[in-house]
Amino acid sequence: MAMAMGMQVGVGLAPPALVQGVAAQRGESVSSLHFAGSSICGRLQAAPVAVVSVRAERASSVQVSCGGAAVVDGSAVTAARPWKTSDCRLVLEDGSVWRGKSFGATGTQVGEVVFNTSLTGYQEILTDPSYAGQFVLMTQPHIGNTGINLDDEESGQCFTGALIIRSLSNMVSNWRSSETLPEYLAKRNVMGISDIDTRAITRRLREDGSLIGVLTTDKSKTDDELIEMSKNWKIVGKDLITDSSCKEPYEWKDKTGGEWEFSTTIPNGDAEKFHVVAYDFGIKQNILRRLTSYGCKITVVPSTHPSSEVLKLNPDGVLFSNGPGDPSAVPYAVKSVQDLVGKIPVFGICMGHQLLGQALGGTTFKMKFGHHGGNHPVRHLPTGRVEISAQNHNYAVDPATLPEGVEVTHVNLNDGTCAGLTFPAMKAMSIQYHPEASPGPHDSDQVFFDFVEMMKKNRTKA
Ligand SMILES: NC(=O)CC[C@H](N)C(=O)O
Repeated sequence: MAMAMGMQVGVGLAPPALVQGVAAQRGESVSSLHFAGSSICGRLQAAPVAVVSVRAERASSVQVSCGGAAVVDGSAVTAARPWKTSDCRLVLEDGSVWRGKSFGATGTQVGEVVFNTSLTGYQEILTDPSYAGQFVLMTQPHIGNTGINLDDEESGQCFTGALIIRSLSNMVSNWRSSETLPEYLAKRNVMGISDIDTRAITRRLREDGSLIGVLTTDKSKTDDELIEMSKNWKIVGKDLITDSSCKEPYEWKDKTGGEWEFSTTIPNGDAEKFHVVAYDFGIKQNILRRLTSYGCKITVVPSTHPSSEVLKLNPDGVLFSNGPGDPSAVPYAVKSVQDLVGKIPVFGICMGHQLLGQALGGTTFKMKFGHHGGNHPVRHLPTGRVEISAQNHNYAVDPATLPEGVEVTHVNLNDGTCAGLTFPAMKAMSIQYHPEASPGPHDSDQVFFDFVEMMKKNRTKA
């Protein structure tokens, strides 16, 4: 349904009312009418002034938008102007220039452009610290329709460098929404560009690999200057985790909220508690919520926290979190993993998995365009079970470089890359993707249970 096109009338569930919307745009057409949970889609003839009158059984509110000039209960409200022409450029290091419309913040930003195939969850993506230094292009063409709510943030800020989309929704419709995507991005100083050919850019990224891009609303800069700027910026070799990590240790206590809990293997309230120290390399909060739901008491520590201090806490296990950028650029983090592995059960997620791979003597490499989305099939080799997983990474561990005793547990079925490891002798396990989802499917939640089982087994032995 083309919600952003033409004139739309939406009627919510409510007592009887006569709903009247007036739209005055020559050439606009009514594309859909919704009321009492059903919708009538049709095309009314364009007229200089269109008057829509709906007698709804249970309606009290109406939103009428005419190509972006919104009228609510007859009074005009501000909305994006569809007639705004392009005022923003995305310039890629391959020399291509893409013109579109800006939303959110204005200015000039540089970052690595990656495409994400998730259908929903733009807010979790924007606040995932693993995206620091990157521009996220959403392949789902229609973005912004569920607005923004404060519960779905994965960290305290937006880390994504910029958001690249095909079509920005003119209307927000979600019971939890408290503001629109453009308002939110403007406040968080994140640039967005819409109305560009995201399919063409995605094909280019798939063929040529991830590209550095510059996004600007600054008219004074020439295309050539921007191309030069993109060519001179590098993401490889940069430590991006130091700025994404917390600065001081803290305790985490929140579980997944009761109404959202989906697992059937969650222990009851009397279950044994396990103390986990979580290294924050840019941690997503849903990892902490899932571990807490599984009965863990968590101390989160900064990326530079000395491993000797972690050992003094005598935890049951250590988590190495996800995080942005190149794992080879943070040797100090690899060293912390090395110090701890073999001494206590450890679990690495995404960046944590790559750091574990390096700590065990393996190497990591940069993939052509990485994995970013909520639809990546992964096979769990010991059982043959296939999980649809949420992924977000540009680097991978080369399993051929790992020492004897390390087993590959999970494989990405799209390209055969290593998606999970275990080293039973060292009480170590890791996953290249995001078992906490947010956004994405919950198929891989089992690994949190497996980590708890590993800690339980180790406690019994001790
Ligand atoms: N999600 C993550 O932890 C990302 C890991 C790493 N920064 C990569 O891009 O591969």
